[in-house]
Amino acid sequence: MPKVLISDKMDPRAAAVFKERGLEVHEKPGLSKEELIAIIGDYDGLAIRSATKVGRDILNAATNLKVVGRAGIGVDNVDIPAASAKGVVVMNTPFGNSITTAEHAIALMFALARDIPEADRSTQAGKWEKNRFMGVEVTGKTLGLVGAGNIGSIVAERAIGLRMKVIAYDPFLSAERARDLGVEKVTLEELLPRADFITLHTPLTDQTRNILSRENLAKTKKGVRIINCARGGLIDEAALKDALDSGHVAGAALDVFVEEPAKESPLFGTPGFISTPHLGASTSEAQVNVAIQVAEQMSDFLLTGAVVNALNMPSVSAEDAPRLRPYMALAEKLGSLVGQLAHGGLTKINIEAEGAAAELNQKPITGAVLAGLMRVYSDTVNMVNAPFLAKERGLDVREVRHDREGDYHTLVRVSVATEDGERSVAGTLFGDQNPRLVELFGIKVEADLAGPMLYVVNEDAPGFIGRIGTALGDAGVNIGTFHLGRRAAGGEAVLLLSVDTPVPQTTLDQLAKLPGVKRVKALQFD
Ligand SMILES: NC(=O)c1ccc[n+]([C@@H]2O[C@H](COP(=O)([O-])OP(=O)(O)OC[C@H]3O[C@@H](n4cnc5c(N)ncnc54)[C@H](O)[C@@H]3O)[C@@H](O)[C@H]2O)c1
Ligand SMILES: O=C(O)[C@H](O)COP(=O)(O)O
Repeated sequence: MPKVLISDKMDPRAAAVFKERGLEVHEKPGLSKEELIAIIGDYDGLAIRSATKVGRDILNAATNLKVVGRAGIGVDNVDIPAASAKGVVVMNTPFGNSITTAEHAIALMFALARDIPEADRSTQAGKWEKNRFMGVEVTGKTLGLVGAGNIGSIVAERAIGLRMKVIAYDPFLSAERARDLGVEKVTLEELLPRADFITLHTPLTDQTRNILSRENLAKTKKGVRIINCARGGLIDEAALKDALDSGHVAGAALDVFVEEPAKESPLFGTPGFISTPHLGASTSEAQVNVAIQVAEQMSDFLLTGAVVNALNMPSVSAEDAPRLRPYMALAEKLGSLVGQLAHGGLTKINIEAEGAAAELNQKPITGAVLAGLMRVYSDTVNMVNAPFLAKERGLDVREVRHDREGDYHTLVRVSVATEDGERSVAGTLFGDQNPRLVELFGIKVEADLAGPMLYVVNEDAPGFIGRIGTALGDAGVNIGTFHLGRRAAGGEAVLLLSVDTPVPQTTLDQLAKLPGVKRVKALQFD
């Protein structure tokens, strides 16, 4: 039974879903890094929010880990390249808390417009300073949206409902989407001087880090009010402090900080500054949404192989997972065969799907071929890290679909460019379930690729099969199945034998010396 650790404070419905699905679940929020390293090796899944930092050190200790599930959106607390290299799927819940976070941005905009936190403090201190607080209306004002993805779009809709004019800077926002949203698409240079309020809704990347830099803050309209419910690091905090002190920026509301938890900051206590402790996603509705969703996604993956909302792997729907499973087994065997038979120096690989196979999502099939191929070099390779490793090694991977059926109703063909020219193997599924090799380097054979096997290429000649049988018999190796194919009578022939025990090296050397033998190779399949 797969085991899951919940290492951050999460709605109890996450644990309930894991249990209902038959998984063993342990809830241990607030572990130190050392404590997490000590126990992570026991778990197949790790469910987190933003507090747990899943870095290389945690991943190195996570010897059984298959999936990290983020109950929320931002995954900057997970080292995704390191997870991919270890073959760990990273998934998030990209929509579960979007409305809640958009509402928090709107709440902070109103809090800034009417100075509500300071007015509250003053009133509760018994001061009744009615003349001190003079706010501004949002109606008719321009809201500058930086980032118009899921949350930015919801903020835009709400702001338009408040009769604001919304301008948006997002390099990936199409003109059509901008029109549908009712926003004006602008450049950052245009947005900065025009906006009365600026709200940030981008991830933190090399391009967005310090997007409100000292220089850009200076370009904003005097009296601008700024909201950040996205990620710390989008604003230069020291420059913001100076801009608030000088009065150029009238107000700023931060939910997120460069350093979190933000226990101290030069911004604290600055007039016009308000803050919340990363509460963007903190409503009961959003937390129930993301908890249930992450637990369902992780359970589906661990129990059925279905992949949804993964950041480092193609999606496989729960409906497709059972259909794809036998194809992945076939693809892995074909990849392994090619990997074991290649003389090294692979530069190109073509993965073709024909007939029924062409109707399926090809990415998982490609991942499985590459995993089989690369496992020959490293036994830590799986479907998740294989495409990354292939890219790292400069392997040119191509996928081709043929809707037409050939001799088989479904076929997967793997072709590689080797030092000896292009070589291809192909396989089908018997009864839609059982993987079978049907073609080996242009020669028709029919074989089950399983356990220890022996591969021999020779000149087709009488008496050869007898000599092979005798050599194996002398070595005490029992033959299970025997598959033979040839290009033409007297031409090149291929022998593929399944054997009960691996063939000893001395016997392989002896076979290689038999007249007419061109190549002998021991193979091993799972
Ligand atoms: N405060 C919180 O508790 C909280 C809660 C949820 C999400 N978030 C954060 O909010 C942010 C937005 O989340 P989302 O779900 O809308 O993400 P999203 O991926 O749907 O949208 C992000 C948008 O940013 C745009 N973008 C990327 N690079 C840009 C650039 N250089 N300039 C301008 N725009 C750029 C993208 O095109 C995209 O449209 C994320 O950082 C997420 O982690 C914070
Ligand atoms: O990216 C997110 O989903 C938010 O930052 C929420 O983070 P949290 O789960 O720690 O509240």
